Amino acid sequence: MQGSQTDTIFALSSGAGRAGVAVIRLSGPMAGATLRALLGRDNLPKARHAIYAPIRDPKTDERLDDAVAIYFAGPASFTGEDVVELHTHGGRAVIDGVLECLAAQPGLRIAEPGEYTRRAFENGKMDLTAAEGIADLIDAETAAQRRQAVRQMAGELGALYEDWRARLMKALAYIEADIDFPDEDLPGGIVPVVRGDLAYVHGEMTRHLADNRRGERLREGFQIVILGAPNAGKSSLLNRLARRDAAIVSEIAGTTRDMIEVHLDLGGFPVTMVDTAGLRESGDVIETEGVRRATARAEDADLRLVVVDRGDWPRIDAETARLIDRNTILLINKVDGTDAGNVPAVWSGQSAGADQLELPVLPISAMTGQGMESLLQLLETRVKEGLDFAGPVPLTRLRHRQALERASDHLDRGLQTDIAELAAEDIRLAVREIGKITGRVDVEDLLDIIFGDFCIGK
Ligand SMILES: Nc1nc2c(ncn2[C@@H]2O[C@H](COP(=O)(O)OP(=O)(O)OP(=O)(O)O)[C@@H](O)[C@H]2O)c(=O)[nH]1
Ligand SMILES: [K+]
Ligand SMILES: [Mg+2]
Repeated sequence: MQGSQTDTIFALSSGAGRAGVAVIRLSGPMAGATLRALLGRDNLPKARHAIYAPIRDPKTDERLDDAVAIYFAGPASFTGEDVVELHTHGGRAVIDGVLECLAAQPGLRIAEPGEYTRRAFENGKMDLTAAEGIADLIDAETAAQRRQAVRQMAGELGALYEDWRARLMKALAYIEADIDFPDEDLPGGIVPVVRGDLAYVHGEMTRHLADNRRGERLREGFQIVILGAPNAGKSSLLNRLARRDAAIVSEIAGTTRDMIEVHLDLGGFPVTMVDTAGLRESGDVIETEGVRRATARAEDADLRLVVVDRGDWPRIDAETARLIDRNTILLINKVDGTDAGNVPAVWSGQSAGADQLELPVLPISAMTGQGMESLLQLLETRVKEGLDFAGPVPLTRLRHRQALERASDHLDRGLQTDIAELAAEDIRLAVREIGKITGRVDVEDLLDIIFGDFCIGK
């Protein structure tokens, strides 16, 4: 549980470790008094104006640092409370000294993870989707993730959901008025009249949900799994794409057993590239488990890179063939230096599910780097197709998706009834579900989960 709102909290808000500058933030009723004590003065600096001054431990009068201090008077602050930011020198001992000094001040305690943002939400500074956008922005590793997070933090997603909620509330108000004061002029009742509004929101919601999980996948990263027979050169390929020796390469078949993941930035998009155990029947229990994991991971992948040794091509062994689907690229490896002109650009064949497939085929050499440029280009195109979007801000979280699916079901039912009381109840339930996303209704139980994912100081 979070502490009472009257606590004044403090924490290091910048990253841990040695740095030029560190930011220590305080929020709560004692923030101003604490700043006065640290500065050794009776009055506060003008709100939102930076001052540069010695910071002293009020007890010992020891000068801990010379720092920039900014006072934000609530409610015009990030949390809505009185906030103080201390920009100190970023040395470990400076940070520790100031934090220890703060811990000894009356009414102060160290912040819990996400507590600043939680207070900002509770004080009406932002809705829950914007708070989640802040968490995503802090975690963003690529430009595309950053763009999506900034839009959500700025409130685009919250505004979309609030617009739907407002339309439904209006429809609900009409129906409730009609239930209380039936209108003789509308023999069919009000339900047919508001049906247009319900259908509109339901349609928008359905479109929003049918986004191929782009927004969620952009947060998680596009999953590419490297598959193939033992010794095909999967780990060699991973290392080349990662530009480092992430996986062990050897001439021994069955070298890789566990999955090895590397994170790549392809054209601004996040990619998780997974090397797996060579696919074969094996008497070795560990290798068999590796093959099981590889197969499971392939199921969830957005793209499969199937590596085939040039010596085996065009034969594809049965274990590997089972995992070929329409999201597969075939890589003929070890073409080293040869012109590879006899490798066709397209492979036609059948998937395990008997779908007719036409898959791209690229000759490569994981050893010399041949074909890597074409491969990277093709991967970038596929990742963009999978994650890029123009248009309205996308759904970004399973939590939102599940609530919208429930809301959509309620609206579906509401659209099918002519009985005003039943339609009203369905709309009410849909409104509640949308309200849970933005934080308008009983979300108390959700808050610990959502803000618990933040780090301390945010
Ligand atoms: N000539 C040549 N050898 C390669 C190439 N790529 C990989 N090899 C060699 O093939 C052998 C197997 O390579 P790995 O990368 O370990 O193959 P793997 O598919 O990861 O093998 P497992 O993990 O055992 O399934 C090693 O001896 C590599 O040096 C290539 O492009 N050309
Ligand atoms: K190997
Ligand atoms: Mg390997």
